[in-house]
Amino acid sequence: MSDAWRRFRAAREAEVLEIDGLVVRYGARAPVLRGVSLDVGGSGVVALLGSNGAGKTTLMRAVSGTLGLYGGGVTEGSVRFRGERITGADTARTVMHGLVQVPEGRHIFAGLTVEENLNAGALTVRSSAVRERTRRRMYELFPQLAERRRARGGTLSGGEQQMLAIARALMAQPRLLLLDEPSLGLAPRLVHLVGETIREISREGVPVLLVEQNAAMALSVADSACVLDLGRVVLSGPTDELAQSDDVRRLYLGADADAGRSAGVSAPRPGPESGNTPTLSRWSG
Ligand SMILES: Nc1ncnc2c1ncn2[C@@H]1O[C@H](COP(=O)(O)OP(=O)(O)OP(=O)(O)O)[C@@H](O)[C@H]1O
Repeated sequence: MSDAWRRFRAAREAEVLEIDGLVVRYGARAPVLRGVSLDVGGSGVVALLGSNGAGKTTLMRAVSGTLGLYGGGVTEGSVRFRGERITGADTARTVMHGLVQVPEGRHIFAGLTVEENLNAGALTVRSSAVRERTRRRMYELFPQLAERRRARGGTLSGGEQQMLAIARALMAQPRLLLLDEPSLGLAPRLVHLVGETIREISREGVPVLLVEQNAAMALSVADSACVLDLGRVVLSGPTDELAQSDDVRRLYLGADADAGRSAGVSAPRPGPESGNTPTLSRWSG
């Protein structure tokens, strides 16, 4: 095996999610995704940016196996997760493989307590010791949830519900976490808190694919980013480079940059090559 081939193989194996030439349609309409290719590595945060209707949520649905629920389907291209083709697989299968989504709008179980919500997230985890350890870790990471562990989900504030949705997803021991618009509808202080939490999750070894309208927040927490426009990838690269791009500044950071500053969101941080390599997951055994 040549060195170049070995390097190529090592790079491929490092990708946890590989999306290649994806075309998605809803019914007989024109495609909403038109040949999207995107890779997510085994660590760090990848942000998916784009204006309303660009196709971000559709891409998340295609990855998490929920597209069919919305009348959509993949007509070309492929999605591979940890080397296995999962194009068109249903959600149960993708979750079993460790691909867990927090959809837009939180969707916690309003009638269940915080603790019951967390337990529901761990249904695929066989070991009770791992479940218990992960739950303890969630209460450390989200102290407000610990305080309210016996409260019903529906009585939590919007920010607490978002934290609960993220914590519940982490209970499943994800190998990749998909976050769709986690800052939507939250006050600037909470947007900042969600951003910090995403960084912490990634530091603990869980790679994250983050869809965000709030580009300032997304660029402040992500290592790399990809911009979708009308169903195509128009820009991609390390966040510190993208944040300098005139197009990104003009199109996505104009209003958001101010929102980000008022939320206390810091400037984009350098990529993982500058140090700070995430450690192995502390959620799992
Ligand atoms: N279930 C559906 N049936 C038909 N068309 C849909 C459906 N869901 C989304 N679309 C269309 O697909 C396009 C992409 O929508 P999508 O929600 O993926 O974009 P988005 O980038 O996530 O936008 P937003 O930030 O507004 O949620 C839009 O034109 C939208 O109207």
